[in-house]
Amino acid sequence: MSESKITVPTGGQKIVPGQPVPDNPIIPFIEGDGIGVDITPVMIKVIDAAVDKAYGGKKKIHWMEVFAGEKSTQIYGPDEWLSKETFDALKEFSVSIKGPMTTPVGGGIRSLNVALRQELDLYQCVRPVRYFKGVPSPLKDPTKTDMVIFRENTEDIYAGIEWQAESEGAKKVIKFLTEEMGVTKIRFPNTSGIGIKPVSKEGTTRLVRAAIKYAIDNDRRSVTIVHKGNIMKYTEGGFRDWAYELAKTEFGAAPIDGGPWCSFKNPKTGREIIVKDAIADAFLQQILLRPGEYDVIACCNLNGDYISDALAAQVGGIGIAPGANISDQYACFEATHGTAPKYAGLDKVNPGSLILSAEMMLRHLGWTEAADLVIKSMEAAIGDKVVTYDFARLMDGATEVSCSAFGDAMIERM
Ligand SMILES: NC(=O)C1=CN([C@@H]2O[C@H](COP(=O)(O)OP(=O)(O)OC[C@H]3O[C@@H](n4cnc5c(N)ncnc54)[C@H](OP(=O)(O)O)[C@@H]3O)[C@@H](O)[C@H]2O)C=CC1
Ligand SMILES: O=C(O)CCC(=O)C(=O)O
Ligand SMILES: [Mg+2]
Repeated sequence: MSESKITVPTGGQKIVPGQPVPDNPIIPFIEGDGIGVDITPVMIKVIDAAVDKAYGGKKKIHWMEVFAGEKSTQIYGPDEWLSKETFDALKEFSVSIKGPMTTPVGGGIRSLNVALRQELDLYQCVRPVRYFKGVPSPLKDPTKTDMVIFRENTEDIYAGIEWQAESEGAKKVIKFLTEEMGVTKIRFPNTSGIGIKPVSKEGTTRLVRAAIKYAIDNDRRSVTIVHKGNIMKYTEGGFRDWAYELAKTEFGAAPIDGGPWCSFKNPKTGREIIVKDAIADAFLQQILLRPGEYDVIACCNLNGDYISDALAAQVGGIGIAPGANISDQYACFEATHGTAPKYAGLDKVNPGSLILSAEMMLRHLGWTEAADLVIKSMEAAIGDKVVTYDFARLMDGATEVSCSAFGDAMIERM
C-alpha cells in the first residue's frame, strides 16, 4: 500500500453522523485549483477567528488538508486527480469543504466536482442567493432576490453518459436508436455526438422532499419546480410531475383552482406554502423582472447550474455565492464559482463565496453564534465599502483591497 499523504490532526475528533458534533471536529478541506490557493487560506483564517470569538477557545476546528485536482497530481502522481485516500477521508470525516477544481472543455478528465457529488451521493446542491446591503447589483431593488436553489446533483446530463462524434460508441448508439428504436430525427447521424440524460423518480423525489422540508423549516412562502418539461417530456417533464405528486402525497398539498399549482399549510407555522412550477426559459426572465415571487427553487442539475450563476449576478456575482453539497450522511461545502485561472495566485479575488460556504457549514454543525459573526463581519466590511476588485469596479467610493485584506477586514469587524 502506498504511503499516506494525509496528516490527521492530533487533538481533533471525527464528526460521526447522527451523533453530537464534538467541540474539536476534524474538517477535511481541499484547497482547490486556480484561485483555491488564494481563497482557501483566507476562508480558514476568517472561520477560525469567528469560532474563537464566538466560543472563546471552547470550540475549535481542526483542519485536515486532503488532496484533489492539480495538487493531487503533484502529491500522488500524474494521473491521480482524486485519490482513494482523499475520497475515503471525505467519507470517514463526513463534513468537508472544498475549493474549486478545473475541468477541461471538450476532452480530458471528467469533472472531479461532479465525480465527488456522484460518488458520495451528495444529491442536494443547496445554493442560497440573497442580498447583502451595499453590494453592487444591476437590479433596481436587489433586496427582493432571496431564493434558495435546490439543484439535483447526481443525475441529468451531468451523469457523463456521452459519446464523441464519429466514435465507435456514438455509431453503436445511433445504430441502435435508428434501427431498433425507430428514431428518425437525428439530423446528422454520421457526425453527431450523443449524450444521455437520466432523470429518475427516486432522484427527483428525494431532492424535492429536501426542498419542501427546507421551506417548512425556514417558513418560506413557496417552492417553484423549474424545468423544461414542455420539450424534454419524460426527463424534465417527469421531474415536474413527480415533484407535484410528492407535494400532494407526502405533504398533503391540495390543487389551487384545479391545479397544477397546489398548496399546503406549513405544519410548524400554519402559513400557506405554495408549490408551483415554471418553465426554465421564462423563469430566467422572471427572476430578473419579478424576483420577489420566487423563494425556494427545485430543479434538475443543468438548469440549477445556469440558474445559480444567473441569480448570483443579481446580488453581486459569483464572488459571493455560497453552496453546499449534501446527502443523508455527508456534506461537502463549496463555492458556486470555478477556478478563475487568470486570477490564480494574485491575492485578488473575492473570498466571500467560500467564506459564506463555510458559514453554511458552521450552521450545519449547529455553531450558529460563529456563523452569525461571519455574516455580521461581512456585512460590516461591505457596508464600509472595503471590498475586492469585483465589487470595487461597480461601487462608487469603494476601497479596493486584496483577497487576504478582505478577510482581515472581516476579522477586524467581528
Ligand atoms: N465547483 C467547481 O469547482 C467549479 C469549477 N469550475 C471550473 O472552473 C474553471 C473556470 O471556469 P469559468 O467558466 O472561467 O468560471 P469561474 O467561475 O472560474 O470564473 C468566471 C468569472 O467569474 C468571476 N469570478 C469567479 N470567481 C470569483 C471570485 N472568487 N471573485 C470575484 N470574481 C470571481 C470572474 O469574473 P471577471 O473576469 O469578470 O473578473 C471570473 O473570470 C473551469 O475549469 C470550470 O470547469 C466552474 C464552476 C464550478
Ligand atoms: O465541475 C465543474 O467544472 C463545473 C461545475 C459547476 O459549474 C457547478 O457546480 O456549478
Ligand atoms: Mg456552475
